Amino acid sequence: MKITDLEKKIGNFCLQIDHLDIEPGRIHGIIGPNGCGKTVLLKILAGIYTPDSGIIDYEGIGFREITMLSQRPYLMDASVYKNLIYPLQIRHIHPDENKTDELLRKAGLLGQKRQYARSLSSGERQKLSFLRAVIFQPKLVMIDETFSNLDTESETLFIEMIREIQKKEPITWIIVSHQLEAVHQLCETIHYMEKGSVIKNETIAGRYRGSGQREIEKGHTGA
Ligand SMILES: Nc1ncnc2c1ncn2[C@@H]1O[C@H](COP(=O)(O)OP(=O)(O)OP(=O)(O)O)[C@@H](O)[C@H]1O
Repeated sequence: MKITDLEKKIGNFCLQIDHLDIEPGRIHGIIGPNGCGKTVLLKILAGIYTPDSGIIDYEGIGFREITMLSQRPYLMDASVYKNLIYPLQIRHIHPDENKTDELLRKAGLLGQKRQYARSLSSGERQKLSFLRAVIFQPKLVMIDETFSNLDTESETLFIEMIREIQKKEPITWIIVSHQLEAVHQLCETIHYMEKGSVIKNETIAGRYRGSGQREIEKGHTGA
């Protein structure tokens, strides 16, 4: 995905990204201080906000193949299971209950399968929203601070699940997080933002493909 000359003004805030390359099939992290525009950028990429100007080339990814997890996940007033299979239902895909049970078991939610989603804790809600996001095999998943309420064990579990997905059939991930350790553990490219712009990109070359060597590209963004 290629972003060129993107601009969005909201009140006194201005997002201005001259150039950002989101290489497909990789795990990207976005790091930056509070209020620097990380969520605004994700919302633009998800089609929730319309930019004032700029070009976003999704390189073949359709809007129905994009999913965004927000800090406070929206869940339907229905059971955990119904929430989980909803993305499949709207795409007319019949859920394989063995597979869905396996996902719930991995996330420690199998015991709550028939409970109302509203009865879940905030961390459990985040886990359910993650499972629901990956169940329909999207091409782009954007995660906005979804790891913030997870305990260490759950965070590790999600890192492992993301790695497993990448090993089988790599998709593109954009992960916004203040959990710097998790971002550094997981991401292949890290984009640093400040005051509405991307100021630096850091790539760990071949992280899941061999060398693990770190390269820093400065000035690549034109910032
Ligand atoms: N709907 C809105 N109305 C007014 N201002 C907004 C709106 N959405 C975002 N902003 C402003 O845009 C700026 C960037 O917000 P954004 O949520 O993208 O920051 P962030 O980098 O995600 O921060 P954090 O790390 O705190 O989540 C902030 O100053 C925020 O107040």
